[in-house]
Amino acid sequence: MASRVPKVRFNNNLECPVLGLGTWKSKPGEVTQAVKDAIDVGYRHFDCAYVYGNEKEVGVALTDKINSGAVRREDLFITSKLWNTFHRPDLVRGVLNTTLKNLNLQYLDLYLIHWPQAYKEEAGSLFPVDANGKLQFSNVDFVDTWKEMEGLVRDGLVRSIGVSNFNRRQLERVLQAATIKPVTNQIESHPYLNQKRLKAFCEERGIIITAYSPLGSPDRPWAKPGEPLLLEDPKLKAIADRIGKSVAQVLIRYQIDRGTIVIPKSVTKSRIAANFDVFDFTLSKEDIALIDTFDCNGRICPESSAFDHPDHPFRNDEY
Ligand SMILES: NC(=O)C1=CN([C@@H]2O[C@H](COP(=O)(O)OP(=O)(O)OC[C@H]3O[C@@H](n4cnc5c(N)ncnc54)[C@H](OP(=O)(O)O)[C@@H]3O)[C@@H](O)[C@H]2O)C=CC1
Ligand SMILES: O=C1CO[C@H](CO)[C@@H](O)[C@@H]1O
Repeated sequence: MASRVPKVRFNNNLECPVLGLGTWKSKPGEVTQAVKDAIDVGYRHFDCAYVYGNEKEVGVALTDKINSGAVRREDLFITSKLWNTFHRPDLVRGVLNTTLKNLNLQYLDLYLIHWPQAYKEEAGSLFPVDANGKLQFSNVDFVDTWKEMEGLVRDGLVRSIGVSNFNRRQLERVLQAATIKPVTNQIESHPYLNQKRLKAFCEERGIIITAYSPLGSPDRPWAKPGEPLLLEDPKLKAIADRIGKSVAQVLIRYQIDRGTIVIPKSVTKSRIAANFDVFDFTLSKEDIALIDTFDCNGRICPESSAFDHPDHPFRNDEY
């Protein structure tokens, strides 16, 4: 079954659909149907992670759709991410194999280092804490992790590799050491945090941005009552009304029209379809420039429990 989703070309010449389905917080009991619904309306790109705890249930949907002939494996683009407790080079391959087994795949299209900072390994927890509840860190250097990621490409286990939540300085270190360049840096991006400088830095080096939490992640577990809701922003609503689209569609199109990949999450059939229905319009240059002015350094995914880790990406550097 053909899909009308456009693709971008990575620096390794492989292609990636510009719009994918996010799966963080998608409950195991909901995500199988969500992925099937998404494939039915044309999604081919799925953003997963070991830490999301639902890769098996995503895999059930992928297997079902491949076996029924609705889609071929080679038409899908599947991303997963190496969690922070597995940065030590000798642990990378094992956890990738678990992800592949969970997703029931022979290879991933893209594997990302989820965060630059490493957490204590082999503590039996993805967020290992001491007796006082303090997150336990590891000092594995992400450059050593990157070297191991390169081996996964050479061995055909993953087609492309990239990073997530890396700042400019951290990317520079990876680029200096890399024999395989990251294809993408997956970072939080939406009108309240448009990441203009990091985006320009990455693009100058052939690294495409993937925008996470593009709708403002209203279901993030740490959301507090009274915090501004991007999806209800009156200025965005005015633009959406003027062009006859929803705010969510404007937020998704904002990313695509700036040349980024975008991965909105939903488990609701009608929203999964509506979020994909964005290929019959574009935003004008003027509207993009106007939305750019809404930036207010409004980060919503700070991973704050690791803030005192020396490799935490948002503690010292401007971008
Ligand atoms: N690399 C990283 O560190 C991170 C990666 N990510 C990735 O990015 C994805 C997207 O980000 P995420 O933080 O989940 O948040 P999003 O910005 O995608 O927002 C998801 C929320 O918006 C709701 N929603 C979806 N579509 C609509 C719509 N059309 N109208 C109204 N509400 C809507 C969803 O509800 P419902 O599901 O109930 O329909 C859900 O509550 C993640 O799922 C994950 O894959 C996210 C954070 C960090
Ligand atoms: O992808 C993500 C979603 O949630 C995780 C748990 O806090 C984050 O660390 C991560 O950025």
